[in-house]
Amino acid sequence: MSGGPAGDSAIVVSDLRKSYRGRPAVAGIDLVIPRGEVFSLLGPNGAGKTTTVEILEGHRRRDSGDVRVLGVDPALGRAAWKARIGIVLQRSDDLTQAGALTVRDWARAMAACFPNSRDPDEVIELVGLADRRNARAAHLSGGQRRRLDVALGIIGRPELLFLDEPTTGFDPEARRRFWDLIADLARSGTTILLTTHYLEEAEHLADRVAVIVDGRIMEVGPPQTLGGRATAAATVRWLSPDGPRSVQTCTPAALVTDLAARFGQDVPGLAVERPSLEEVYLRMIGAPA
Ligand SMILES: Nc1ncnc2c1ncn2[C@@H]1O[C@H](COP(=O)(O)OP(=O)(O)OP(=O)(O)O)[C@@H](O)[C@H]1O
Repeated sequence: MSGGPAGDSAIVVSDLRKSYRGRPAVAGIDLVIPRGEVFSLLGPNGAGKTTTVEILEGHRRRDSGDVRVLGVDPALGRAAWKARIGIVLQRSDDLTQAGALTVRDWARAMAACFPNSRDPDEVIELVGLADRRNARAAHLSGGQRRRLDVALGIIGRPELLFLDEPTTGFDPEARRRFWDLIADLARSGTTILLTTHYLEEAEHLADRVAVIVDGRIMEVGPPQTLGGRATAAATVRWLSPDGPRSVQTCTPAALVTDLAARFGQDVPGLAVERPSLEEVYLRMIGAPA
């Protein structure tokens, strides 16, 4: 999923700053996201994620810093640039809630706005709304409405897709389905900037994540290695004849080899655990353990 030469970036941000009434919300962010990458912004409420994303989408003015999205300054982006971008906003208490338009009406109307759009019925099917295609958008459940938001965001075949907390309100099956859809889009070359509070979602989907706290990036890296996860001390657990045992070690492979020799067969109840993404994330944002 990741890749692209340095000169082929979807997003380049340098020293981005934005304050509200003198209070910094974004306090100097640098970011380079290559084309084709799935990149996730993580951070507590009020960290500055939405402000950053809305500046990148061209929906909010920045105070200072350089920003290029698909090679264009979003503050100056015209219709042709906007047509290359898909947006699923965090809140959608919006247009689709008014009037009598159905799911299919919305999909068709949105498809007509783009030069190379997807087939509306195919997209409705993709997001799992086929059996609700004739329902009024205003009558959908919260999770179904979110799926419609996603459908409208991808219908124009965007090169770059912004997803701000896309799976809020999804049931587990719908979330898995959505993850498959995102993985497919990424495989076909779509760059995706995902904001989420679900760490499992970021771990499943993102090539890299950035943790933002107080408008600053604390760390950027693959979710598997963030916060030194991959090399942190591991906890090895197993069932000994005397009961459950657990040992913390920096060399778990040696301990497992030793255990295997001792048991002379499969080690019962064997598990090797490194810190989870949630654990390193909570440490990074300074949350109490
Ligand atoms: N329009 C606005 N006017 C004044 N302050 C704002 C405005 N929008 C955001 N803020 C403030 O800027 C800070 C960053 O907000 P932002 O919405 O970017 O955070 P976030 O990381 O997206 O949070 P969440 O996870 O809750 O969506 C917060 O302190 C917020 O109160």
